[in-house]
Amino acid sequence: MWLSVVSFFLFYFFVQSTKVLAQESLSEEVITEQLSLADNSRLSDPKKFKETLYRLKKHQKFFSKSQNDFFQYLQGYFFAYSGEHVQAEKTLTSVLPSITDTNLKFRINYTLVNLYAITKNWEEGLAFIEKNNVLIPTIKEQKLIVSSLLTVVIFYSEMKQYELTLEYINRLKNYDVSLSNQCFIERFHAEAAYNINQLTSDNVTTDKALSICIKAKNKLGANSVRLIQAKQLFEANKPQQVLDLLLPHIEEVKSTLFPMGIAETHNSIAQAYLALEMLALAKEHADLAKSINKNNTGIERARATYSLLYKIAEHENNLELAHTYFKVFSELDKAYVDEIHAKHIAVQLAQHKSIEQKNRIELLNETNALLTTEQTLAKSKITNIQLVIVVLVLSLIILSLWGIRLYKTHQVIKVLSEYDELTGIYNRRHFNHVAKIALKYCKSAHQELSFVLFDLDLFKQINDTYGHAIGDWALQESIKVCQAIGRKNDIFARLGGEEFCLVLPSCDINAAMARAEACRKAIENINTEAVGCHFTITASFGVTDVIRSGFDLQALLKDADIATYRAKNSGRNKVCAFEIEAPQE
Ligand SMILES: Nc1nc2c(ncn2[C@@H]2O[C@H](COP(=O)(O)OP(=O)(O)OP(=O)(O)O)[C@@H](O)[C@H]2O)c(=O)[nH]1
Repeated sequence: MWLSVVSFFLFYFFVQSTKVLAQESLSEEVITEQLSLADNSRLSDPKKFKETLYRLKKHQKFFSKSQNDFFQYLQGYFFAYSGEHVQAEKTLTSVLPSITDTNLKFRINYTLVNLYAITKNWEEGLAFIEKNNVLIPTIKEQKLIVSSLLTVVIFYSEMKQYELTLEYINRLKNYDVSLSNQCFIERFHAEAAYNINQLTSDNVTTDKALSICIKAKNKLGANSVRLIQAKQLFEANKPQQVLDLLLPHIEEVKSTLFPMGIAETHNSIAQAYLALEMLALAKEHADLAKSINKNNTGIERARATYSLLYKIAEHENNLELAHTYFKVFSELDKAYVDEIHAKHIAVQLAQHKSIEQKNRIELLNETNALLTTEQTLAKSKITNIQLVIVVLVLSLIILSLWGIRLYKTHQVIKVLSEYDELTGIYNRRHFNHVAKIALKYCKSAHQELSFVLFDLDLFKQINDTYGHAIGDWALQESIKVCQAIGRKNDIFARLGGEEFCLVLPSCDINAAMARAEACRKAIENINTEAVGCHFTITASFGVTDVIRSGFDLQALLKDADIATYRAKNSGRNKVCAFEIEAPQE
């Protein structure tokens, strides 16, 4: 949920303890003492931490190897804290290979996990989590283990891997943690449980988290928990209660100076006012969120703000403004979906790597066994050539089997990175690739090509009323019925959320309109009784072709999107063609 929380966590780490030396000395003991004081002042007094580092640097040539390693760690940490991410990564990774002190290695690893969460380098972060998992049994200091596990909790929460977040929260239960850390743990627990639908409506989990955070005087943590409670209240259709929950704390939230938390609070308040049709107040809070979002509060938050802004403008009948906001929203929505895919693919790749490593170890074990057999044969002077041939053939078979296994694993990864997991059609990334190939081919072969873009109508209501599982079923069913009336060589992709695109090579606008109309009817006729519900699924379609929009992928998508928006605006469940505006006389 909050990229922000990572930076806050980092900040929190920097806010505890100590005094810095008044005098400078070159003796080994004093250097060790200064290093340890710098380490302690990291959290309580960043300014002194910086000064001590600066002073120590002047004496670097007198450092022993282990003192120098520790100094490098502190410097890397300082770069990370100051936002110099590239320098931080360079410093920390360059010192790692030569370190023999396991505790220090462990600390550097989880500092890197933290850094990779901030820089969204998911693959590297996962690799370092794995490294620390291997080291944990050798670490005696519980404090270090707690810090590492907390970092992983935040990392997985950022990746939206909520089951893994909960797994690490459970591991933390074996350790003594401070009240402030308890607030972190309970807040992430509530968030993960909410996201995998494990929060009960009796508020036990969120109330517990809230009271711990209040006790720990952690305003940021308390506000995060209230935002989760607000989401639950929205789901129960209680916007007035959302206002009652959030408005009394708005000044407290602002006093945290934490842009992400403030923007998200304004979003929730604006959403509540919108639901109560109090448009002026909704607009005031959405505009506040919009201005705070300029501080780079993340795609997810900005996307929510623009979704609110276009809906407010729509309610105010200001269609031109609604359209402008909708365009920004749809761009952010696409970026958001891409971000989710990137996280998803990083997890898949990490799993793939661990399978591959396991395969390699198995092969080595098998090859070792064969070599031992060969040696035994030589020692006992059994020179039976047939046996050697058998051994060689066996090696070949094992190598081939391993090759096949590796090939299959690669195939699985290929499918995962090209297809949308839920609907089985192309994902946006792969769509861009194949659509460009189709456009190139049709252009050189002077063939027509049409784009049909469609977006399920009021899909949020379906989710809100019948739950996410039925929402997923509706998405899958809609794709199934459209595929049933399609041709084999049409390109069909999920562009994000409930937005889909059909690319129809060799199809003119009339054929594409007919195809869109057939899909529209097929979706409308889906029988929802099959899943024990009673509602109608509809979608709005926008169609364009290369004659109207040219052979440029972005232009085709943009024009089809404009036509879809027109279909939405003219009452939904419609098919509209993109119309080129007549030149002004
Ligand atoms: N169940 C489910 N919901 C999804 C998925 N992807 C996106 N959504 C939801 O789709 C909804 C889209 O809602 P909105 O963008 O408000 O659009 P809408 O409700 O369809 O309204 P209109 O566009 O005006 O027809 C959001 O609530 C998303 O959470 C998914 O994979 N599964």
